[in-house]
Amino acid sequence: MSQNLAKQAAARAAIKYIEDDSIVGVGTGSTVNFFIDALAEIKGRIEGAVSSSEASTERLKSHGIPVYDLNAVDSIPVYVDGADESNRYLQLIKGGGAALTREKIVTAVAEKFVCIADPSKVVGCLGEFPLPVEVIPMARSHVARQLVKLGGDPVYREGVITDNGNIILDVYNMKIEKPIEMETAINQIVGVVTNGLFAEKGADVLLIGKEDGEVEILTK
Ligand SMILES: O=C[C@H](O)[C@H](O)[C@H](O)COP(=O)(O)O
Repeated sequence: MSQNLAKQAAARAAIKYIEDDSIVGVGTGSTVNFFIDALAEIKGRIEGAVSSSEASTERLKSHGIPVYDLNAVDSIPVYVDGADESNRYLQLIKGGGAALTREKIVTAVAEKFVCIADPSKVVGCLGEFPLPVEVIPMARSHVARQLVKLGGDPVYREGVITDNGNIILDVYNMKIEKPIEMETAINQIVGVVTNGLFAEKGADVLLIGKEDGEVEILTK
């Protein structure tokens, strides 16, 4: 599939940002899976990884890459992760795979966030992709009502429990013209754990892979 060639090109390009003997921050998703496979080829050069999901942890371990608890790590020079959408300012929507909270935590620790994507992820205005919000289960209806007040149409993601034991509301029909303000407003709602806007701290580098193997590099 040509989209997979594009994802793989971006994932492989991220390898040159990895520092020798470092702990690598690793995100989640189909694009990151290509990155984990590429990382396995240079695993002798790194100390190990911190992972943002059980799924990525399993894949890292299957390649023999040591996975550390975030609390046992002093620094993460580079975090590599995909996105569901990116605007030209490298502000992102993430969480299509429900891993947003741990991803945001690792992003907060990392010195540099390298985002890997195929061209379909790049948009003019965030919000075409429904915005994932991780919510404490008992607050589901309350949070949904508040999200409606912010202009969105929240939909409960049936059958999904996050790695943290919570639920996801996907918010449709939001044209997010002020991502930082929206990220902050949603985080103020009691019962919200995290929302999928990575705007206050977005990516530092965006690698857009193309199906012919070329990679466009955008920086802040
Ligand atoms: O929760 C999942 C993550 O935020 C992913 O990085 C995002 O959904 C992109 O995933 P994919 O590379 O599969 O499109």
